[in-house]
Amino acid sequence: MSGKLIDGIAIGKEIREEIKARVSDLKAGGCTPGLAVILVGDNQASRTYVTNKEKSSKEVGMKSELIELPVSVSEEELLGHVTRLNNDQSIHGILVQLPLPTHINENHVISAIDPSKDVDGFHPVNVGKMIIGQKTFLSCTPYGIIKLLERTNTEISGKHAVIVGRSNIVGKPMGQLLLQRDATVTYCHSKTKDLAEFTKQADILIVAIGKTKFVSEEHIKKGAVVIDVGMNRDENGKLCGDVDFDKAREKASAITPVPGGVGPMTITMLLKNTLHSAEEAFKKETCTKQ
Ligand SMILES: Nc1nc2c(c(=O)[nH]1)N[C@@H](CN(C=O)c1ccc(C(=O)N[C@@H](CCC(=O)O)C(=O)O)cc1)CN2
Ligand SMILES: [Mg+2]
Repeated sequence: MSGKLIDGIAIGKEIREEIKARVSDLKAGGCTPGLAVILVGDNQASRTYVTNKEKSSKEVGMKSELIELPVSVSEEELLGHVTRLNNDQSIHGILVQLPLPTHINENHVISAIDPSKDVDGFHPVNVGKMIIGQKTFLSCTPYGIIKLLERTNTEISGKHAVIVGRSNIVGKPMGQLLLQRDATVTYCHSKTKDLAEFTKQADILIVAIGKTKFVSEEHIKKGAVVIDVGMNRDENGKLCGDVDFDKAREKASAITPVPGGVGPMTITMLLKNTLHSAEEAFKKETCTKQ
């Protein structure tokens, strides 16, 4: 058996077309959704993601503002930019690309973003709302994974979902979103003993641990849906996930590739959150004429 490929590029494209149509409607009403992205320092991977975010937001018709700050920027100066963007009515989404240099406290910066513009869904207020099931911005990677599952008609209710990884931006929110959809959720992490004992029970296995080929066929139940969030470089510098794709595919009923699985959905859901924020501003008549 060879599991079906879950194509994040194709599914992301479908959703982006829907977003583009809704942006066009908003613009016809005089409101242009605006996304501001703050990039600190010269981390090459971060720069690539930020460039893709800018390009993708423009492709769906949004306004995009990139604020590039040197690695030496002080926390105070960075917070000043956040405050300015909080007060700018032409900006509906603000994101600060992570990771930040170590002299800056990420929690201070995330908490300074107006929760109504926090299109990453990282602000503690939005995380809290997400956990109690209130409408809010959902963290883009887990939200994208939910969309991948929905659009491939993967049943979630009553299924056992096992998450490998407990980061604040992927693992933790992922489990909550699956729980809300009535999955039975198990969290595993780097200190879990006998990992395979847990992962072999998974109907849906989500791996976000940041280690190349950490999960292979012995961890997977036949017929499981496998979602690989990892983005690592192998010994030849080739991008690869946390799952040994070829071996895992033999056991899985469906699996995401790396690249081309979860990654493209992260940016798609950022656009969806920004659109939603602009639609809310339009309803409140606070979206300025462009
Ligand atoms: N403020 C944020 N910072 C970070 C986030 C985030 O959601 N918000 N997530 C990651 C990085 N990230 C977006 O920022 C991101 C990572 C990967 C991709 C992606 O499309 N990956 C492609 C492969 C790209 C390549 O070839 O290098 C794929 O998987 O197909 C998009 C976004 C950490 N920081
Ligand atoms: Mg991917």
